[in-house]
Amino acid sequence: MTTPITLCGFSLSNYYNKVKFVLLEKGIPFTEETVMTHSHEEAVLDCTPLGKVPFIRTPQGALCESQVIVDYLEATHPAPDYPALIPADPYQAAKVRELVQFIDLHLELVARELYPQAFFGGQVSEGTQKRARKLLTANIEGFKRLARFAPYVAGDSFTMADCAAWVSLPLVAQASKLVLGEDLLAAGGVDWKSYAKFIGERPHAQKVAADRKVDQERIAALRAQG
Ligand SMILES: N[C@@H](CCC(=O)N[C@@H](CS)C(=O)NCC(=O)O)C(=O)O
Repeated sequence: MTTPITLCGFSLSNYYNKVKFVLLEKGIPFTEETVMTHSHEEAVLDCTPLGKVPFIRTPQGALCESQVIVDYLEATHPAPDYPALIPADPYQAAKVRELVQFIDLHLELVARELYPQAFFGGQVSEGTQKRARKLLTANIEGFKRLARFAPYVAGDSFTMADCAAWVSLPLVAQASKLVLGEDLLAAGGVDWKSYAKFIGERPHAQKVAADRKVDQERIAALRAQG
């Protein structure tokens, strides 16, 4: 099934890039529409009630939440016509989704508490830092029990879990390093740099990274203008 998909958000967002990476890897045609967060426009809130990105527009309506979108794309664009980003076996498929949920919920969402200070020039309280350090340290240990890195995060095949891991693990590492003074992923024994480099060699990862760089430079130029 070929559906015209519009991906809405912006390319500095890791969750936007997770969905974009999936679209590119599956070879699904799509267009991009820049939508910023914290919108109060009714038309945006109708698509993404919390104003978060990404969301997509489909012929049937909008969808938000990156993993819901990824699962929709997988269901509407199945193998053999499109590359499968999840095993056919239900248990193995659930194991891949388990890993995605772990990355999104137990690593990225916890590290996100540190982003205001790590990336946006703000401050986070000592209490928040302490809580993030404690949770991340424990959750990274848990992640290591699930992740395979053999060589892909879920095992010997490229899956949607790589799309989640590749966009978010570097942020977890950078935010902890910048705010807590220690890259907790590396300290926990996760060689995320080698993994990010390996996945980053894929042409579609390079496209995602190049588009992100353009946006980063555009925003830096705007800031420099004051
Ligand atoms: N669970 C959501 C998270 C999306 C998310 O947090 N997006 C960020 C940008 S990377 C955002 O919109 N932040 C603005 C906000 O939280 O209000 C998903 O998987 O799509």
